[in-house]
Amino acid sequence: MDAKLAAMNPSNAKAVLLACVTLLFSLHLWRRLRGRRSSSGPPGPLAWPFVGNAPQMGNAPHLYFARMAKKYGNVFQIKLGARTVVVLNGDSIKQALVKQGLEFAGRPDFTSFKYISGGDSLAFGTATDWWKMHRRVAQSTVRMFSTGNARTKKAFEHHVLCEVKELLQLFVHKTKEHQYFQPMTNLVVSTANIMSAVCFGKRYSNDDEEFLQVVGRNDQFTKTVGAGSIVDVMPWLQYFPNPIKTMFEDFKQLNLEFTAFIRDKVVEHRKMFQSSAIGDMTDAFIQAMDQLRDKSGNPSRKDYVTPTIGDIFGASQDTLSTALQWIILLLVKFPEMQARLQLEVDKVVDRSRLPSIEDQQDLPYVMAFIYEVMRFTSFVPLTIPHSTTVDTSIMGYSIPKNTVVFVNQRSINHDPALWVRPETFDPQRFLSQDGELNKDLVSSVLIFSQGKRRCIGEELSKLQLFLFTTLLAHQCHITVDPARPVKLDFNYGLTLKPHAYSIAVTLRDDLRLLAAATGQAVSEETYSCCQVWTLGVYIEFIFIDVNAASARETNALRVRTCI
Ligand code: HEM
Repeated sequence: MDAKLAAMNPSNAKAVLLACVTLLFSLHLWRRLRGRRSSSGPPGPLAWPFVGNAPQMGNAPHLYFARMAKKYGNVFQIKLGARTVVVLNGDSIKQALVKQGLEFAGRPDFTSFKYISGGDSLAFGTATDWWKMHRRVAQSTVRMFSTGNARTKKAFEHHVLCEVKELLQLFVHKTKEHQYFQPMTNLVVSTANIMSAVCFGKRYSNDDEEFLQVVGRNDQFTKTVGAGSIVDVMPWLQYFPNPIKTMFEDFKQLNLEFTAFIRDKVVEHRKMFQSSAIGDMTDAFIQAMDQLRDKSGNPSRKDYVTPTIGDIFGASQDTLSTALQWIILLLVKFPEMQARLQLEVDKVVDRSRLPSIEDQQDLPYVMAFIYEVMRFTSFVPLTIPHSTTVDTSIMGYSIPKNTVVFVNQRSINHDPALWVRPETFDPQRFLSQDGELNKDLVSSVLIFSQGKRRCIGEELSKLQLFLFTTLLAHQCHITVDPARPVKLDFNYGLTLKPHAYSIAVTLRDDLRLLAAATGQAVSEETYSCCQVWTLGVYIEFIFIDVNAASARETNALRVRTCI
C-alpha cells in the first residue's frame, strides 16, 4: 500500500485528497440536514465542520446576526465550534428575558468566564440561589451609594464634579501642550476614579502606573468575553501556540492582576472595618456578606466580597468610559449638536452656577442626545452570553437545557419598524413638537438588557452620563483635529470601542465654579469630599433570609453611619 502511495503522481494525490475532503464535507452536510429535519429547533445558516459559522461572523458579529435575522427570522441558530448557539433578536428578546426570565437566566460554562473573579463572578456565573442573594445585595448597595435618595445622589454628584474638574484641567493642559490629543485613556481613568471613590473612598492620579495597569486593559477583557469569542467555543485552541492562545494567556493574567488589586483593597478595608462607620461600598459589602455567611451557619463559607466588588468596579468603568468615548466622538462629529446642547444648558442653568441633578427634567435635549448615543452606537450590542436553565421553547422552537443564547440588543435599537431612519444619528427623534422628551420612546432603547440579568448599574449610569455630558457642555468646547476627521469605526467586544481620535478642549469661562464646588483642598490621592460624603450616609440593605427556600426578603437591615 505504501509503495502504491509512493508511486502515485502528485496530481493523483491531490485528486484523492480533494475527494476525501468532499466526502467528509458531504457527510457533515448530510448529518446537519438530517438533524435539522428531525428537530424542531430554530433555523439557521449551514455550518462548516469544526469551526461552524465562526468565520462568517467576521469582525462584527452583531452585524452578521442582523443579516441572519433578516433571512431566518428573530430566532435563529448558528454553530460556533461544536456549540449550538441560539441568537435572539427583536420581539423574541422580551419574550425570553422577561416572560420566561428564569428559563433564560443562566450563563454558559465558557472557559473565559472561569477566570473572572476566580470563577466566583456574579455577572459571569450561572443562576443559583446564591447568585440571586448576592445580586440583591449588590443591587441595593449600588443604589444606596448612588441613586438611593436625595442625599446619596448629591454625594455621587460630588464625585462626578471632582472628577470632571480634574479631567478638564488635564484636557486643557494637554491641548496647550500638543494642540490635539487622544482622550480615551483619560476617560477610562476618570470613570474608574468615580467608581474607586464610591467603592474604596480613594482616587488615583492619571499617571499612576498601578492603576493604569489595572484599568487600562479593558479592550483585552471585552474582546475575550464578548459573544462569539473564539476561545470559548473552540477551547482546544488553548493547547498549542497560536494568536488566540496568546490573547487568552494575557486575559488570564489581567484577571489575576485585577482580582489581586481588588483583594488588597478588601483586606485593607477588613483591617479598618467598623460596623458603626460604613465609609464606602466595600465596607457595606463586608457588612452584608458577613451577615449572609453568619446566617448560613457555615463560618468557612467563601468570601464573596472581592468578586462582587470586582464585578461592580469592572462592569462600571469599562461600560461608562466607552459611553463617554462615544459621547465625545459624536459631540465633535456633529458640532451643531454640541452648540445646541450648550445653548440648552446655558438657558436652563445660566453661567453663574453649575448644572446639577435637579436640572435633568429641564434639559430634554441633553437626555435625547444621551439616549441617541446609546441607541445609535449600541455600544453593548449583545448582552453577556446567556444560557437556558431548563429544556424550554421560544417562538415555537424547542431549546434544550444549557444551550448558549446570544441576546442581540442592537436588533431592537436599529429595527426599522420602531425607528425612522435607524442608521441616522438624530437626537431630535426623542423630542415631541414642543421639545419634550418622549418617555415611551426612550424606554424602547435596549442597552442595559432586561429581566433577571438586567444591569444593576442602570440608574447610576444614566445619572453619571447626564452629569458628565451636561458639565462638559457647560464648561468647555471640544473640537476635532481637522487633519483626522472622526469615523464611526469600532473594535468588537462585549463593548464596542471607537477607534482612536484626537480632540482639543478649550474652557468656555474658567474652572472657578468647579473649583468652588469641589473645594480647593482636593488632594491628589484622597478626596476631602469623600469624607463629607460619608457623614450621615444612610444605607438600607435588603437582608435576605438564607434559610428560606425562596430567598424571600424577610427583613431590612439598616446601617446608619455616625461619623
Ligand atoms: C452605560 C453603562 C452600562 C451599560 C450599557 C451596561 C450594560 C450591561 C449589560 C448589557 C449587562 C448584561 C445583562 C445580561 O447579560 O442580560 C450588564 C450586566 C451587569 N452590569 Fe452593567 N452596564 C453599565 C454600567 C454598569 C454599572 C455602572 C454597574 C455597577 C455599578 C454595572 C454592573 C453590572 C452587573 C453586576 C451586571 C451583571 C448582572 C447579572 O449578571 O445578574 N453595570 N450591564
